[in-house]
Amino acid sequence: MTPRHPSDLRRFGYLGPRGTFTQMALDAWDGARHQEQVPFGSVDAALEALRSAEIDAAMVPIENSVEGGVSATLDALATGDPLVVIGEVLVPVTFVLCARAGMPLSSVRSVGTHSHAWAQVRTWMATHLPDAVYVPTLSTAASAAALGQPGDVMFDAGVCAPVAAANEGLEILAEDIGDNRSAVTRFVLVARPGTLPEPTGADKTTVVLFQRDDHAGGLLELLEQFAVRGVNMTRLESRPTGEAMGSYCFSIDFEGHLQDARVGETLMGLKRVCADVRFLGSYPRADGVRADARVGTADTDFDTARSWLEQLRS
Ligand SMILES: O=C(O)C(=O)Cc1ccccc1
Repeated sequence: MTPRHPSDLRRFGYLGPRGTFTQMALDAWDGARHQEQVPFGSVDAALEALRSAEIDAAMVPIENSVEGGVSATLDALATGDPLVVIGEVLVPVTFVLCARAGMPLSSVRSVGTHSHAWAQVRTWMATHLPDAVYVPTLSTAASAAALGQPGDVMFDAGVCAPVAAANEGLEILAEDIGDNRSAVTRFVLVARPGTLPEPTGADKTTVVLFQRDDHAGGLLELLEQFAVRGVNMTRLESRPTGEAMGSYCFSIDFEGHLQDARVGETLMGLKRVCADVRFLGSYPRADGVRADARVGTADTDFDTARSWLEQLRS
């Protein structure tokens, strides 16, 4: 049975292993407390398990305040069987450099971590380990887990959350090595369609837009749909569709809920001018910021205009 309400969710998947920033996001999600938590090796694996109903929801990283969008998540949500975002969590990220006991900083020749973490410690690395080779891992905690197991590892040190290093009993070679102390990562809780959180007045909606054809002003035509209805966008990214060189879709977050009149009107406008509009959910904003409806764009303004038109037609 497909869960209908966010509180019906029982099995929560996440980008693991334990100790990832994604697990911290799941721990911060009230509805996941005391429920089953299942780690997956990659975002794709977690979302596939969700599609095949092995789990009820999956927490995955989507965006970082320093490094931008997480392509693996954006692409997995833009294609394949539909999924919807039902919530978001913001997690401040702090990185440590850790290694097995007895490895001094001066002997570190290679460092394993998630690509988003590597991008956020670049300046520290350039200063303290300028010759270190980067080895990508599927998550930050995966680098700590590899170092925590006996046997050969592809790298001398890992970059992860302090808790991941502690879980594996690793030594900390350097603390707080992020280039930007106020870096925040945004995670989304994803479910199968059929689960739609109630509007709260402080909501966001996510869509992916596929253009009908490539023409001058094509992107402007999409953006106008938001502008004329007073809908504020909070993220806009172009992603290659993979079909041909230069073929892009647009992944967009904007303020408001599917049930808000101005959001409904915007979606109808987009449906008219796009080849395809993929609705990826409406959900409460993690920061609780309420959207200010510009003059003429409140639900009542749309209702009044519709009744006026109906009256003219009758
Ligand atoms: O690898 C992790 O711990 C994750 O949860 C993904 C990630 C990586 C780097 C910054 C934020 C999230």
